[in-house]
Amino acid sequence: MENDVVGELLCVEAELQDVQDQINILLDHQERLYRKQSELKALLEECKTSENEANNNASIAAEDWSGNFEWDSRADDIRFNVFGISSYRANQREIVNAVMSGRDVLVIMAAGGGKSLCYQLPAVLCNGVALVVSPLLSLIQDQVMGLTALGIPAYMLTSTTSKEDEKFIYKALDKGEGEMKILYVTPEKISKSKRFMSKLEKCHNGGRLSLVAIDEAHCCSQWGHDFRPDYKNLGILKVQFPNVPMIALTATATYKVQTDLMEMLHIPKCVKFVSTVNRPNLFYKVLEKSSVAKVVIDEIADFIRQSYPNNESGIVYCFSRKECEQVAKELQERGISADYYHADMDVTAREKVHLRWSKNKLQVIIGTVAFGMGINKPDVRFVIHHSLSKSMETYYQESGRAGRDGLPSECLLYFRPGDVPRQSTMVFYENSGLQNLYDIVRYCQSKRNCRRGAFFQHFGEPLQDCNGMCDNCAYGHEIKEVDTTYHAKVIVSLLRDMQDNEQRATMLQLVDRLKVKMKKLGGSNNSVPDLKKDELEQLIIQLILDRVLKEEFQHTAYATNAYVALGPLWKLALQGKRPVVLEICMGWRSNSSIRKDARHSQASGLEMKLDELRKELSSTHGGIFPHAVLSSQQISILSTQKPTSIAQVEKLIGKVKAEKYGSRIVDLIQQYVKLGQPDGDTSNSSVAEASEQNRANKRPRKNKTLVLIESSEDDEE
Ligand SMILES: Nc1ncnc2c1ncn2[C@@H]1O[C@H](COP(=O)(O)OP(=O)(O)OP(=O)(O)O)[C@@H](O)[C@H]1O
Ligand SMILES: [Mg+2]
Repeated sequence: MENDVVGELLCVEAELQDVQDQINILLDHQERLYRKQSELKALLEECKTSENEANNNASIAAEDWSGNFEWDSRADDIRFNVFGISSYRANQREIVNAVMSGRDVLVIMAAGGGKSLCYQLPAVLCNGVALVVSPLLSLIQDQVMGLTALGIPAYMLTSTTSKEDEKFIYKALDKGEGEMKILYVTPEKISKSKRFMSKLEKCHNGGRLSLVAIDEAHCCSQWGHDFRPDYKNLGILKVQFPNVPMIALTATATYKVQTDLMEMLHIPKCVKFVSTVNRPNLFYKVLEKSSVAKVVIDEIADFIRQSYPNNESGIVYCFSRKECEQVAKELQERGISADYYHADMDVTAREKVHLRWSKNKLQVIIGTVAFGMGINKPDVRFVIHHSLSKSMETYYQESGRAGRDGLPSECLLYFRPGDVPRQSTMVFYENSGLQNLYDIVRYCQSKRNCRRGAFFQHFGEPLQDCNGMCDNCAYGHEIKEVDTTYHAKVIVSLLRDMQDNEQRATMLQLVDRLKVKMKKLGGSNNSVPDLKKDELEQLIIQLILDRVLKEEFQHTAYATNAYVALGPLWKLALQGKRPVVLEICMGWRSNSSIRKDARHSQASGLEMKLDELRKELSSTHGGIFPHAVLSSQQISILSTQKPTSIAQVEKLIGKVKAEKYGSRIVDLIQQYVKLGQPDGDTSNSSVAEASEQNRANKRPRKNKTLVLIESSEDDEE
């Protein structure tokens, strides 16, 4: 009797799980339809607006944000001479113009796209004070330090502000005394400090509040990944100051978040600028992860040593805190300057690691997902995922911390099927958690499709050319297709037998049993290819993605275990009605004629000298970050142009930086040129070439450059 009840209970539970799976699929579908519905509604709205505008020529002209405006020449002057930025990136100019025209603006721009300039430039151009709301103290500190170094009067009102500064800030708000162009606050100031709000009110009443910027605006939305309750109260700003232009900025692309935050910030008529999610300078690559932990670490250490020998910054993301510490220790043992960062450390220790890394005193941070939003470092050259992320969206964000300065950078992901259950036990209870995980697993398993294409598809954007900037497009894999229909059938029948006997198996256990069973069945049968352990794991994952199998979860007192069970389509596999083909990777394609590599040319001798100089200047100029003294791009321009006077430096990096650092830069370049030409050769480029040649000789491996190079067998990763 008891057995019957247990049996029936199991059946009901299995059925419930099936129903849950179907609900999840439907919820996903619903989400997609909602998104489409909102898009279509917005389109309709746009059609109506443009119809209205067609009857009103004046407003059409006003919406042309790339046209000419009265502030054009002043904007160009400040952009170049103060910010040291030689040309606008996509949408920046238009956004500045819309804000300057007094409109509310919503900016969706990928990480590193250059959102800060979109409110900082108008802030400097306008009279009065710009208020910027930003979620993290570290981000605020970075920005204020950077702006101060450029000579822009920027302040912050946070828990760390001294009494003296606070007094100055309140006076500036209250009476317009002292010079203050930009004021950064955390959202708590708006929602909790009545004193601050009343001073802001006075600033506004005196006509001195120029604009309000909400950075990382996705924090408003519960659908965003970093929801901050205090961001919900920011709607008050538009209510109190309806005529002050508001600019909300985020890198989060989902439509739901966009509409949500427009509503919450009360900016329904804002001008929206949506830039592509594409990060053309990032090279995406997935690597097979060995089941031997040390092998993976060796590979990572070799990669860093050989590809980034000049202390270029990187991040390694790990699954758990323990893993972070372990990986950091092992990389240190292999001579890499690395340290870990996770949520279990106290705040001071965490900040210390972050600061050492930001100042280029530490090369690699090994972090969990906790190492996230506060990262403002523009010159991160590589992001390595030691294990897969939980969704395409998280992977996009985490890998996107590479190359925010627009220079070539690499995103590597180490994948092995065995890591899937580790993630699935963490996400299965989240809405669409498993679906999201399986999307990134598909990305990892894919050996043919463009990695970039997967992002476009995920974010619902039309495809763009990858330009050879992912492993599949650049060199492709040598793939062997193996018919595994029979194996799939055996897996299903094995699981059915186990289920009948009330047994369960994790993926590892299933593989072990399968090996034994295949041996028994196969024996002398040559037509059934023998699969290795990791290939069987790969097949099981593929069957889970195809819904022939599914994962089931059980809590114990200590953990949640993932088991492999029969999925909704198991019968098809048992009947062998659908061929199951496994793609096995045999290595990179050796005959591909074109190969592109993400790495930019190794730094020349002069670039390295300029890098040392910016480090020195950063500490003598109030401890600002080296990248705030000179960006990597500026170093590269200076080292190719080799200016010989401050006036020439000014033409390359703008007035403010030239005045501050010009004489040191000129001295260094002159010294370098002199020392580099003992034989009296006056050609500057030959010095750099000679020095480059020297360095190349010392390098343990081939020199990788951002050019198309012919493929050869020994040029593999
Ligand atoms: N037009 C430009 N030309 C060259 N560099 C630029 C330009 N605009 C911005 N940058 C640089 O790009 C880097 C990233 O800019 P910024 O911090 O504004 O990015 P973001 O869009 O706010 O990214 P995130 O979403 O990660 O905060 C900075 O180092 C900035 O100086
Ligand atoms: Mg930003």
